[in-house]
Amino acid sequence: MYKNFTQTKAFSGLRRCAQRPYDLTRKGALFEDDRLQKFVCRSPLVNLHYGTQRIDHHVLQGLSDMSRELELVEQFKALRRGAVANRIEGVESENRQVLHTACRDLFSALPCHPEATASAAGQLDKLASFLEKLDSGVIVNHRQQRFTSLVHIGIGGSDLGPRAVYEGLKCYGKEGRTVRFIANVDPDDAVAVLSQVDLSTTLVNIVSKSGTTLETLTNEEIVRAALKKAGLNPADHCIAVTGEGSRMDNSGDYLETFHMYEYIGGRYSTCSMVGAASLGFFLGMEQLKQFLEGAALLDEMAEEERLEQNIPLLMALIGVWNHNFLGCRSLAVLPYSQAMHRFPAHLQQCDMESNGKSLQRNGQPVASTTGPIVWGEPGTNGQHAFYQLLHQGTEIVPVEFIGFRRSQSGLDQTVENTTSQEKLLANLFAQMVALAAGKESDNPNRVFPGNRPSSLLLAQRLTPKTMGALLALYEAKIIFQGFVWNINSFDQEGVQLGKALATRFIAEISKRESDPDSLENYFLKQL
Ligand SMILES: O=P(O)(O)OC[C@H]1O[C@](O)(CO)[C@@H](O)[C@@H]1O
Repeated sequence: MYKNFTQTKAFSGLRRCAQRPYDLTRKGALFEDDRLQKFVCRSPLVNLHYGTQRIDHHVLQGLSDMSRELELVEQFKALRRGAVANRIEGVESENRQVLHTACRDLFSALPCHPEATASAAGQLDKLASFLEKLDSGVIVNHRQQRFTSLVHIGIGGSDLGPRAVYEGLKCYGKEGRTVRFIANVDPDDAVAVLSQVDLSTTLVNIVSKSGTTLETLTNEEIVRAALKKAGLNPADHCIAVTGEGSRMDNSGDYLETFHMYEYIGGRYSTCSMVGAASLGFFLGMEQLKQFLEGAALLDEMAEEERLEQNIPLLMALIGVWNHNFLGCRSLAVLPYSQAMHRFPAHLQQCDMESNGKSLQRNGQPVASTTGPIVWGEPGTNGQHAFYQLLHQGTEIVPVEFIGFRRSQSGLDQTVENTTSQEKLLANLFAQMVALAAGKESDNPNRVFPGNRPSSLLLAQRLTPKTMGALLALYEAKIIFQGFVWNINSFDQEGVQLGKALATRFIAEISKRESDPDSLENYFLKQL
């Protein structure tokens, strides 16, 4: 079936290039041949600037040849059209289609997978009519008051993407509406959120694809108990998003139930009802659709054959170049936007749960290292924290910067002739140049070695549409990298062992007195 990248003809040429990668520290290297202007991939919503990567035209050609040999774009097209991409040959595996893209394929006359898109559209219609009933006061609390807040309960893919998008778009919410999130089984998480809301005007959205996740079910019970204690009927406040037929799919327990489908993986589910229900409550249907449209535009771009016109493919292959050819094991995603502060956390799951794999799709061990360690924090905060290591540490960490020309609110102040947004962008560009070019010094402690690669995703402003585009862009990037390594990016067997052991431990300790010291002794005996 499919090869991995080490089996391509392009591989050896790229290996040769990697012995002498483009030297960004050479005098004039950053400006040579207008590379900062030329190494840009433009799209209506976001541009990718990659002139500060250690690549030249030979490397780009090699990556493009590799992409063609591996049929990366064809594989992506097949996935959108219903290929059973979630499988591993010769071993028991999930054997599922991967159709999260169908949830936003709503804007073309010919969706790639009409049936899955029709199901997604059906759920969106159901959501629209539910939201309309909230807006018009058909659904109200027992005192005829409108619901103004929502508590979203879920974990992993049922939390991280929706939360990152909510935080990113917080300034676009409908007046008076808020969303809060409970994920952790740490009781303090629920306590903190419950202390901030008036339960009588709060909807609770319980989100679990499987309907069996320990943290979510526990938090649901805690919130139901709090509702009852406040004299409220949980069935009048709780809604659910779950897989059709799951253990949570009991309409009697909820005011409304929305479905997501087996062919949508948790970490790719933000555009399904998993994200749409809470985001729709907050943003309203119109802005929710703009978010979906942004994502759809990037899905379309990911089908572009020409590497230099396909941002997710370019980012995927530059990532492989840094990781597998230049030996960089980690990747920092650094948004210069406070609103994007949870986006790196979402990407940690999306990337590491997808590509932290050791088996190829043919059942053989992988031929190279696979997914990098992904982490990040917003700039400029990070500059005053971990950038020391980025500039002078022994580990070379490629960076994906994300920036916006304008602030979200448009409210800004000029202090000493520059606005805060200008200061923010100046810092971003300064970091790119400093990482790439470095600096010589007579004082060895002040030497910046440079040649630390970075790219920049630059957009006009963080809007619902741009947010959708960035989300889909990274999803496609991660999927392309999985194809390059020939791994299954859509299962997560690696989380099962810990879950099974925790379930066993919980069953054991449920028989004992709940005294923290006896718990500790119990665990120590298990080790
Ligand atoms: O939506 P669910 O079924 O509650 O699962 C939550 C998360 O748990 C995981 O299965 C990992 O434990 C993720 O893949 C998933 O996003």
